[in-house]
Amino acid sequence: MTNRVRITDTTLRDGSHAVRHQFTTDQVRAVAGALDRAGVEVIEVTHGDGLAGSSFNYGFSKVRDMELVAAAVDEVRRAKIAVLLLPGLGTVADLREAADAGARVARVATHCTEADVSVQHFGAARDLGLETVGFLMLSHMNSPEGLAKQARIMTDAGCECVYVVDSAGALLPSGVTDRVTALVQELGEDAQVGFHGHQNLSLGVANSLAAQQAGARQIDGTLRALGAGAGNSPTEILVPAFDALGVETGVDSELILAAAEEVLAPMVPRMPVADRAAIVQGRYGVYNSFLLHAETAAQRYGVPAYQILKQVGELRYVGGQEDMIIDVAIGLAEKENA
Ligand SMILES: CC[C@H](O)CC(=O)C(=O)O
Ligand SMILES: [Mn+2]
Repeated sequence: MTNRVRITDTTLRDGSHAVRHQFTTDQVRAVAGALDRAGVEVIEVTHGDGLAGSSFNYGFSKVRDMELVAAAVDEVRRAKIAVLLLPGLGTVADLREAADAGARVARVATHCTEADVSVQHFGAARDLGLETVGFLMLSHMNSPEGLAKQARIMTDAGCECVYVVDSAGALLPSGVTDRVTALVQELGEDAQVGFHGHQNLSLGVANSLAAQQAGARQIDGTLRALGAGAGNSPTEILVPAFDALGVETGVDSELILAAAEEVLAPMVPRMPVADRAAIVQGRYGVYNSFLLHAETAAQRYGVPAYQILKQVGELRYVGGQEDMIIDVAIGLAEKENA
């Protein structure tokens, strides 16, 4: 087992959900600069829902993706800037524009049973000279064996590292171990395995350590856990936790603590918390990006967000089905008023 993991910080992408996609260029410069100085190797920057996520359905960004990407590229000296793409929302043309703006890593995300929709995007990313990462979202909804088959599809399409993505913060350490182990066995030397955790059950860091022990080589985090739902594994905790385990990250503990405390914290009015709605998401396996959609529907239809999310979990809705949250809220409101 190698004693090193690469940390990818996604404060400026997953964290974008928590600020309703309102990051400014100056904020992106400040965060990217601080992460780069701390030694974080990869920094992801885009709308929370990836390239071209800025839309009526997902919420409009304050600043265009490409301007934010270019600002981050300009600010960093060592780090690679990554972009996320959800096929169907972002296109190959968006990837090309991101590469022109200086992005060096393309992360392509699909639901955990739908890897085949990523094939052309991995091919295009490789043709553009980008490093490639695949995201199998809501990984708790597929078995270790099923997930490994999906990882094989991404790898054969040109993906260099496939992530087990705990989009609902629903996995326990044993579930992470089983899934990462299955992917490592399936992919061997063909691709690395990564892990992206969320904090709904307060297990983001513990799950990341379990992933590394099972053979994951890339781990995601965000400063102060800024991210969808209950937030992500905090980068400034991952670094000292891996250090305590004897695993190198190449990130300076003091500088990453300063980035979280002095740079990120003062710019964010509302940090994600594991409140009732977010914990329900973890327990019922609900996509974290649904939280703000459920809160908006809750206000509009006068029903609690956690009840909407619980039903969404029971119905097993997945990313892309945001509009159905409204149907659930209307149904609950009708029941209450009957
Ligand atoms: C919109 C993409 C999604 O939020 C990716 C991710 O971070 C996750 O599934 O947790
Ligand atoms: Mn996430």
